[in-house]
Amino acid sequence: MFAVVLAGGTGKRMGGPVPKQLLEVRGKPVLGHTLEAFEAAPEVDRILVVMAEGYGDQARRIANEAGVTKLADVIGGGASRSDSSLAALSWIGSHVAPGEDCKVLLHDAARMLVTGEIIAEVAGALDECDAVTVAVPASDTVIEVHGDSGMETIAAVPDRSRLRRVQTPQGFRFSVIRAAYAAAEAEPGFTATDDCSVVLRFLPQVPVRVVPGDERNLKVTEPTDLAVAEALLER
Ligand SMILES: Nc1ccn([C@@H]2O[C@H](COP(=O)(O)OP(=O)(O)OP(=O)(O)O)[C@@H](O)[C@H]2O)c(=O)n1
Ligand SMILES: C[C@](O)(CO)[C@H](O)COP(=O)(O)O
Repeated sequence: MFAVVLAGGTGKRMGGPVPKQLLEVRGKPVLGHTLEAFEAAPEVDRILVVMAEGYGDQARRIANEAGVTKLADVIGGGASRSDSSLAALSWIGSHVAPGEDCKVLLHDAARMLVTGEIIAEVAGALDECDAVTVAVPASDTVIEVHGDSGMETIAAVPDRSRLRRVQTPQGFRFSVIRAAYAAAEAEPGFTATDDCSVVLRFLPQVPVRVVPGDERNLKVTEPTDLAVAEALLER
């Protein structure tokens, strides 16, 4: 099983001079925390890091300092998260034997508090299905809006009991996620904010399993999230 750690973003919402995956939380970079989780997971054989352009050497150094022994490679990311996923899938495709399949986990480097239990849950589900996501129940009421920013009005209030907030890792049989992305490439303009959406859209016959996530598995996105991650680590 490959674990792909997506660290190709530049952290616009976080701000600051370096990508957020390089910021330190309790003395260790966000990326280092994330890599440690996958290094410790017995289900994961190899780890592929997709890093923001120009920071590859730093990613290797962080992996080294985190004691990562499973590092397969550090490759450059793309313009969007999906482009970075695609780069990882191309790399894996050129490193597995023709006709061979494997399992792939795609994970946000920014979810630095991912637990061994979550990784095991996703890996276990992949024994029974070809695509799986982690999600937690929505605790707020979620609305869909229409209209322009500042003049928005509510278009719909979906039934909250059926709403979930998606986390990563998302797990796939490699042949399935590769086929989904190949189809997506043929449709210019298609965008997705996660990888399961690509399967849902282009391989609708493939059920995407949902397994429980954890509120602690937050995505470090805004400066406040760093403080929350720090507080959670202190516990
Ligand atoms: N081109 C991109 C964009 C994002 N990511 C990764 O996908 C994860 C989730 O993305 P996000 O939280 O949006 O990170 P950024 O793109 O860095 O943040 P922002 O959207 O605020 O610029 C992050 O670990 C990020 O590094 C990536 O690999 N390649
Ligand atoms: C994949 C994801 O973490 C699921 O919640 C999320 O969609 C990533 O979004 P981002 O805008 O790339 O942070």
